[in-house]
Amino acid sequence: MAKELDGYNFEQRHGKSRVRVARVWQSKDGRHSMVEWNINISLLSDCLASYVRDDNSDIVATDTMKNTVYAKAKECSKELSVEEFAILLGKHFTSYYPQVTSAMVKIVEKPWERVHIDGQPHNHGFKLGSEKHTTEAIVQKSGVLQLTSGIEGLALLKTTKSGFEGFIRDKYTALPETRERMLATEVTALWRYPYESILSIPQKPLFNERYLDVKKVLMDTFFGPPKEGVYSPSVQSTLFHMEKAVLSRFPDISGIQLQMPNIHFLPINLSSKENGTIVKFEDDVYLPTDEPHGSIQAKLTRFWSKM
Ligand SMILES: O=c1[nH]c(=O)c2[nH]c(=O)[nH]c2[nH]1
Repeated sequence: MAKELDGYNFEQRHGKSRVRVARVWQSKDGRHSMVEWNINISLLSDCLASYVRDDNSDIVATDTMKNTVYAKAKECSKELSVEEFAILLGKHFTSYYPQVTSAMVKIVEKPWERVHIDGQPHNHGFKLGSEKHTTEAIVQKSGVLQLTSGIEGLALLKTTKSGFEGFIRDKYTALPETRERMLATEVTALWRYPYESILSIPQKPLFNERYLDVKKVLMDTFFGPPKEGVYSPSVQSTLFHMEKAVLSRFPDISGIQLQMPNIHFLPINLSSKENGTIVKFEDDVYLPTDEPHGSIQAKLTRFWSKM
């Protein structure tokens, strides 16, 4: 939304970042559920005067945005997903303020999971898991919607059934070809839902279920069956199969993007002049590293998708 200003193009937006909120719901039978969210709000709004004429009369204060998060969390009497809350906030900002034309709301959910004690789900006890459920809703005043969800920090590793062969060899190449290596990554996934308007969101959206389904399909494809696994000829190939599995399984996902760093575990071979071989690598002792790492990413979308 660039505006011409003094012979230049000018674009602006403002919002509040890292608004943290936790919400607890208590049911009559004494069972509590809870979420913890980290929220980023960014508004496209007509407040040019604040930039050029020192006139703040059209500004929604970012402090007000923060308070709105707490007020809306309070109003949510039933447990809801990050997607639903992001859409709810986006709808609010674009419908409540004439100046606001578009709202971008990103949420990262902290992975609190109910604990089990003696095999029983605890009524009010939670522990922190690892990977995070994310979302981004972009809501326009007209009701036009762009909705993506994602996973952050899904760390996966397999100790075999991975190799890398046949790549370009030149005078700088030192990497040996192999059909036996460790494969480790930390998946960041982002997928797009096909709903193009807030009116087309299903009555009972199952975003949390879909998040778990997508995670399962990604992991099943990465690892293969429990006994024999599945051979990965490259991170690239595995990534592509993971994306394709998600799109073929879920018609309500229009595109998916994966980022999969190749986190290297280096073979350890040690020898010295006086002792000869100290440690000979036999697919057993590795040096775990986190940098440098390979970085592989790709996006797979249906032909009609706008992702
Ligand atoms: O799966 C891989 N893909 C690469 O592109 C690559 N490059 C590299 O050095 N090792 C690997 N492994």
